[in-house]
Amino acid sequence: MTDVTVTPADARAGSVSAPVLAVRDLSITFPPSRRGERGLEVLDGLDLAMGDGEFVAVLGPSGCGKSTLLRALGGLLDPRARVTGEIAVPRDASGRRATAWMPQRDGLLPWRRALPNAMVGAIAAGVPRERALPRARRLFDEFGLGGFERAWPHELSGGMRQRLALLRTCLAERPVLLLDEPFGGLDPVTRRRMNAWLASVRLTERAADATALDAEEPAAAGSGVVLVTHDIDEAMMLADRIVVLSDRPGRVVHESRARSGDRYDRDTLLAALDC
Ligand SMILES: Nc1ncnc2c1ncn2[C@@H]1O[C@H](COP(=O)(O)OP(=O)(O)OP(=O)(O)O)[C@@H](O)[C@H]1O
Repeated sequence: MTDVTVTPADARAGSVSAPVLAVRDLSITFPPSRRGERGLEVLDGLDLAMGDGEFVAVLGPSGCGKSTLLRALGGLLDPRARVTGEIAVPRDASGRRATAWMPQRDGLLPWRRALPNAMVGAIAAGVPRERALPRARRLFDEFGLGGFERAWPHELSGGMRQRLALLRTCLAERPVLLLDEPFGGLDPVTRRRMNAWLASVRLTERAADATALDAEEPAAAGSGVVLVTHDIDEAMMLADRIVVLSDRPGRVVHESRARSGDRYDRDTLLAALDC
């Protein structure tokens, strides 16, 4: 696999002229678990690109390889996987991937209160405490968690826990956020509320903030969000662009872009999901 930093000259994939992140002809196969079995081909020749400031949703049926794609973007793929094709993600001045990954399960530490739990994201990413702490306090208010800084995780509702997990991801100050079904474990009503909230906090701007904050180590150009989901309404509510994957092995079967004032055509997306 070639893993390179994107430059505008690399722009090729899809309809994005100067992608911040690009995947080209990506195929991923997991090795057989027993002798005599064939390996599991999960992605097959997938192309994907994300423009600067874009929120891209990757929609597809269960098991088509969405999480595998996100892990590959974040450099978190099972090392036994056989990977061909190219993944180009932005990197900071020290060569680290400029991505932060939020898994479906919140992963909050039960023995830490909410604020120290959130700070784990910053500490793990090497963000200085004196910079992360004031930002954390500000984001607690913006994320509707003001006043809960000293709460234990078990004292928070499911929606609050997910917002805290997202806040922790934002504190890592990586300009590309990779979100894996962030509200997948919530009941439908709370999930819808969380989506409305997420649409209102303009997450792509939060990600861009991270680039600005990182100005001493000028990173990677560009920012954005990649969300994987199998919820068509979530994708339509949040994304600037929706990429639909086929059943496994996943490949792109459809792409729709929301232009200002326009809405997505739900029937077209449903038809693509049925392919
Ligand atoms: N480390 C691994 N080793 C072997 N197989 C794996 C590994 N990780 C994932 N798989 C398999 O790859 C396939 C795709 O998994 P993945 O989690 O990427 O799908 P998904 O589209 O995110 O599914 P869902 O929407 O249900 O979360 C599944 O069949 C899964 O069992």
